[in-house]
Amino acid sequence: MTPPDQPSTWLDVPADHPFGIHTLPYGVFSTGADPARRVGVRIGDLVLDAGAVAAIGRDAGLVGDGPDLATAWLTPSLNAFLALGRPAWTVARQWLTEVLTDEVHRDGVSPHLHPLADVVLHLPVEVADYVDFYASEHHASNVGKIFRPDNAALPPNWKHLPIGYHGRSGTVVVSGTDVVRPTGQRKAPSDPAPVFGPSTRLDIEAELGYVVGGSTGLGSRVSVDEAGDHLFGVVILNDWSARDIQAWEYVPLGPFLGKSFATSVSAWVTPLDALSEARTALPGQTDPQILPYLQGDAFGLDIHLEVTLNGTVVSRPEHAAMYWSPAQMLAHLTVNGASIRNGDLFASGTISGPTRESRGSLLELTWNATEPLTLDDGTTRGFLEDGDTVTMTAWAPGPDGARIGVAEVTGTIIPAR
Ligand SMILES: O=C(O)/C=C/C(=O)CC(=O)CC(=O)O
Ligand SMILES: [Ca+2]
Ligand SMILES: [Mg+2]
Repeated sequence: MTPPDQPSTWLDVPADHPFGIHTLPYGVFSTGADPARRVGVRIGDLVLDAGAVAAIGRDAGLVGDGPDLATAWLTPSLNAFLALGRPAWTVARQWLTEVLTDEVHRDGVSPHLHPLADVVLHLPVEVADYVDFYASEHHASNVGKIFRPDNAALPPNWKHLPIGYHGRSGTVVVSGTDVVRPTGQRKAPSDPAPVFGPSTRLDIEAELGYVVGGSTGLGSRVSVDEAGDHLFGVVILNDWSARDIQAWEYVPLGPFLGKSFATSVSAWVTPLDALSEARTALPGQTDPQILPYLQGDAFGLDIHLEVTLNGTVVSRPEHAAMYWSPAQMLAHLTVNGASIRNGDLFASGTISGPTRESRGSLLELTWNATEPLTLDDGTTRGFLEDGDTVTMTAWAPGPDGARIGVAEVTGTIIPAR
């Protein structure tokens, strides 16, 4: 057998494939022959029916004291697996690595591999609670300058706590889902009264979403150092935003209908265990000093995103530049004793860097449509038009120069109803 730190799969997967043996993301799929939704693991351009393989050992009585992965995986979402918690996630990843690297498993596993092109991918998680943070200093400063030009770019609390708002979990959709242009109220400062109609300032926000498991009870907290026990993995998240609806409705309670109509996520969740090489220091939280409950092993993640609009690359945001880390966000989310549920999802907030090329929203890239973008087909954009397709991809450094993929999230705008 290959040494566990240098596994190589018996499958024919190129070494530079972003979904090679070091990634092993989890999703939910079905096939024409078997429409039951169940958990799959991506390897290269194949999908492993993980529960079907785990059931072979379970039904032969070979599971012993280990977690019953087959039962958790033969369900229509990742939630049952998320409920098993960190020790089971570790066992599962070791088991998957074993069955995909040791030749002895080839005959048993091969019948349960499906070409990616032949499966239907579904929302991987039944999203419990959804929170969106605001953790990029560059994004928060840019939006502050655009929306609140008479105030300081950052609000006074920004460097003391990771600001967030509760979003709408029921409208989180899987990559590939069309997005209907939202309708609502808007009122520009010069308008005498609000008007009603389809949004004319439809935007994107390039974010990472963090998927949570290992539920806790009311009154308990998750510290920064304990956060890794609950952070299962990451997706790319597009927080579609109607800037005109948002600008009129958000004072004083924050984003509401301008962001609740659709939030798109990757079909595959890349486990945190695949991102150990991507752990990095935070860019700096010394001025001001942060309170003790936000201190600890608050690792950043070096993940590189790319945003395309109708095939033209419009931005390359860098997650390593985020001021607040996911562990700090989870600590803050629970510091008041709020419980967490299996399937909770929280997002980084828009990932923007210091340069124009690394801004994660059109609002910033076009400075509220005053500096339109020119696409490769010669057309220009301030905000999104009907028929536009936005695709976000991401990767992180892995062992031995491998790339760890975070699966794409894509969506196309269709006209308002
Ligand atoms: O600054 C504001 O008023 C609004 C900010 C946002 O729209 C961003 C939001 O959803 C949080 C984020 O993505 O960073
Ligand atoms: Ca957002
Ligand atoms: Mg949203």
